[in-house]
Amino acid sequence: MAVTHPSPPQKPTSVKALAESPGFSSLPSVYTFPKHPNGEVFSDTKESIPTIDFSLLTSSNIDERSKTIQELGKACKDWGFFMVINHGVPESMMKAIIDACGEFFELTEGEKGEYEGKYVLDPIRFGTSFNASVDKILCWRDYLKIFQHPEFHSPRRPPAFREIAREYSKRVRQVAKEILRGISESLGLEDNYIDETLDLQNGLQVLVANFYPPCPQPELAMGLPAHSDHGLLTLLIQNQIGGLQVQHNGKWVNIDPIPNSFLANIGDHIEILSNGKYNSVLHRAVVNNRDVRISIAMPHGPALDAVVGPASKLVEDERNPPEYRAMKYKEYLELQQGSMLNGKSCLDIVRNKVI
Ligand SMILES: O=C(O)CCC(=O)C(=O)O
Ligand SMILES: [Fe+2]
Repeated sequence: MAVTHPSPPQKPTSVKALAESPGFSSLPSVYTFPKHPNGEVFSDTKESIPTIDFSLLTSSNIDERSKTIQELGKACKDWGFFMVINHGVPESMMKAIIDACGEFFELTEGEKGEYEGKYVLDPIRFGTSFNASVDKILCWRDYLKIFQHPEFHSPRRPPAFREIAREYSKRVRQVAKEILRGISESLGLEDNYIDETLDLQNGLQVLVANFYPPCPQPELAMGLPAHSDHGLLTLLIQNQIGGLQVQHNGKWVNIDPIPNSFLANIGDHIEILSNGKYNSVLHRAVVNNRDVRISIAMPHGPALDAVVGPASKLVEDERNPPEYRAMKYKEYLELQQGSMLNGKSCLDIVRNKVI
């Protein structure tokens, strides 16, 4: 009987499959980024990102809470990134979701391929690079993106994924909601301003699992190139393998993983809402040649139908004209996720031109 062999795929379906292919030892040119991260400017001082104690943010002691809100405002202004400690999400739950995502990436290429999404708003999407259909240079990264809210979705495998993700997302959403309440207050707005104006009851929450296998030439590749996040607030955990770099005062800073904490960063929609008082921050993920790195980023955004512009209270007088025009979050998301990742360029679409 004649055996037909399927022709080999043009592009590998995942960097994991590529990295594990027999004899694989040098990086294909399509993964070579022109800018070598070590060739760029790194911060020489041992700067460390701010830490926010979540238990103080939610404290019934008014002084403690208002001091923490001030610290939060300063962290958003100076860094756009901060660590969150004492958040109450059990460490075992954080480990369980990282393990469950790791198990998902261990499924066969065929099983994962079932979730190969075409449209950026598909509720479950497995893929490689950032947007492999338009990326000219591919990122050394596989991903799984799952919408968790307002509607919960989960892949069928691994079997435990659904319950772990449901519980984890719910807990993280509560943490995000409290931080956004604090950010609202720190901007001089009502504490429920963001919640109500952007309809967070129906807010978008996505679980973005990033898988970076060991790379034979890590200095040539990039896990995720410099970008800002589209939403309001992202909360990230990782498997204790470093790789995240954040831009601070024009220089790159390596962020070391700290166990049992969230790494939080504000996204483009806080920049828009705050009329540029707080800026979303460039960050990127570099890769290494030893260990698999897994990170789970959870962006929290407005409701997809919410139209977001600067808060009216922050653009009241002519000294503070609106720097951004209002746009539906869904439209912004389609634009950002459907293009090549290019720094903060998506914000230019809504930025009012200085005349
Ligand atoms: O892997 C990381 O540390 C960064 C991930 C990230 O920036 C993202 O998913 O938006
Ligand atoms: Fe990001």
